[in-house]
Amino acid sequence: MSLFDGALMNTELSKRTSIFGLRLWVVIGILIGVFIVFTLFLISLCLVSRRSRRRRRSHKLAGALDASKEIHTIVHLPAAHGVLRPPAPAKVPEHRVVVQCDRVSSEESKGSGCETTSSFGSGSVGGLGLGPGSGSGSGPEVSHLGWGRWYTLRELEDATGGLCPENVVGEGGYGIVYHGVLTDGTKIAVKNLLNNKGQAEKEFKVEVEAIGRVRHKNLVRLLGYCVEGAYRMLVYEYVDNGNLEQWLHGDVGAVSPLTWNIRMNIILGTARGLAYLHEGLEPKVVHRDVKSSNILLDRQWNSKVSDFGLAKLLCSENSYVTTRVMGTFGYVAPEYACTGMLTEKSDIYSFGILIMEIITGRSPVDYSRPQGEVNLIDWLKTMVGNRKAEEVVDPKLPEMPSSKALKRALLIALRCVDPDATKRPKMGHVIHMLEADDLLFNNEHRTEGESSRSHRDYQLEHKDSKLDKRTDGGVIDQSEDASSRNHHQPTIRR
Ligand SMILES: Nc1ncnc2c1ncn2[C@@H]1O[C@H](COP(=O)(O)OP(=O)(O)OP(=O)(O)O)[C@@H](O)[C@H]1O
Repeated sequence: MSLFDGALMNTELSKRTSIFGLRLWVVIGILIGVFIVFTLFLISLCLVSRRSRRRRRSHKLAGALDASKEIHTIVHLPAAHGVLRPPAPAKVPEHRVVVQCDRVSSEESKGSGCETTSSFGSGSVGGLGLGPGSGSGSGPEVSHLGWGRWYTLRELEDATGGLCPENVVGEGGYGIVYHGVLTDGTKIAVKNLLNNKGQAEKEFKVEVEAIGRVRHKNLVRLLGYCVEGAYRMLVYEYVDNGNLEQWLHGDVGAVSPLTWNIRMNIILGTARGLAYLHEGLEPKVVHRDVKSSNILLDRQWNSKVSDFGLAKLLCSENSYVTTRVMGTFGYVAPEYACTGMLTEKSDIYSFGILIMEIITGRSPVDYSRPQGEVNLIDWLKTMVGNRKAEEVVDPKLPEMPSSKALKRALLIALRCVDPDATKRPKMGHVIHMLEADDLLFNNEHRTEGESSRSHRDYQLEHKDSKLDKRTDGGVIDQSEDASSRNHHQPTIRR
């Protein structure tokens, strides 16, 4: 380019344009700048979409967990005896409570240290006969935990039809539960944990440690687990008649199949399972999430407490301050919710709420009810205080219980939810009181032909309830059986 051309270009570039009177070179500069920014934007857009595509692919490989979000509870049960099937779960909103607590306790380390001192120790799961080395297939073969069975992913996929949606039994806070059948015909429930959340993996370890060694007829038995790649699964015995929440709040028609007798048996079985956790193990186990959906039922209506995902081993005699309060809204004991202070008395509180739920057929918190009835415990205390105890009974109950049996059950429930945790009875004591009630009920049942009595007859007959109001809103039964006062710690039955 000649000197002349250069000077010409300079003059041309310096000319003002019609765009805000900017010089031509400024406009060209701006255009180049915009072009560069636009190109960079396109490149970053490409990178982001490629990464998300890759992530989606890895999610699929990790167990079709995305799809699981859309799967709500589906009850898939083999037809047994061609009779009752557990109803689909009611649409009662339930909220897991996870509250951060300021207090980080030095006892936490004490608690975890205890876990190794369990008297159930490092032996294999009794009766299973499956210790280290029992795994099969190409996966890891030895359970480092020294108990139970390490299942391969292949085995569990074969058992559950490749974790297919048709085999989904339900979905909880930590994962999806599938029904499966092992090659030897054993029915299992496989809980596929949502391991993409750090929380679930942690719960998995806690659960494996805590339940693996525990066996009781009223506790759902953990048969083993699977840790392979991204998978974390727990394998349980399959309990084939749904959960209590479904039977209490699901669509069962006008009359519930849960008679008073069955309900009391469910309460007693649950109490026995919890008593074993609290008083039959060293270190003791606090369940931390006692609620109706965690009470599974078999075809004979025997109850089995499930979901020890929140369980934590405790040192005997020690309370425990956790950094997180976990449980389900409506069931959590006030002291635990407020301070994170965890003892077995928190389970007793939740158990008291559960008894109320079983008697009334109402959820612990139900916003669809009129004001004053939303909170089950408050409503029940008011009703009992107003001598209307008989009106709290589940209207779907096929027959009314005797006045004494009802009052006894209510009394136990109210004692369990005493605001003062130290005043709540131990689970062994609860069993003692319930067993006395059991006798009472059976005797009355024989003599009075109770099942034929209607709600109305009952109400007329028992207007003068002897339940008296206590200052804290609880009640005391003046006709309390002396046997429950002279309480001896019962032997825990296994
Ligand atoms: N061993 C089992 N046998 C049969 N069904 C089971 C078994 N374990 C769990 N279920 C069912 O699977 C569903 C999900 O259970 P899960 O324990 O994961 O959650 P949840 O108790 O409903 O809720 P959360 O996670 O808040 O405790 C429930 O309907 C429960 O009845």
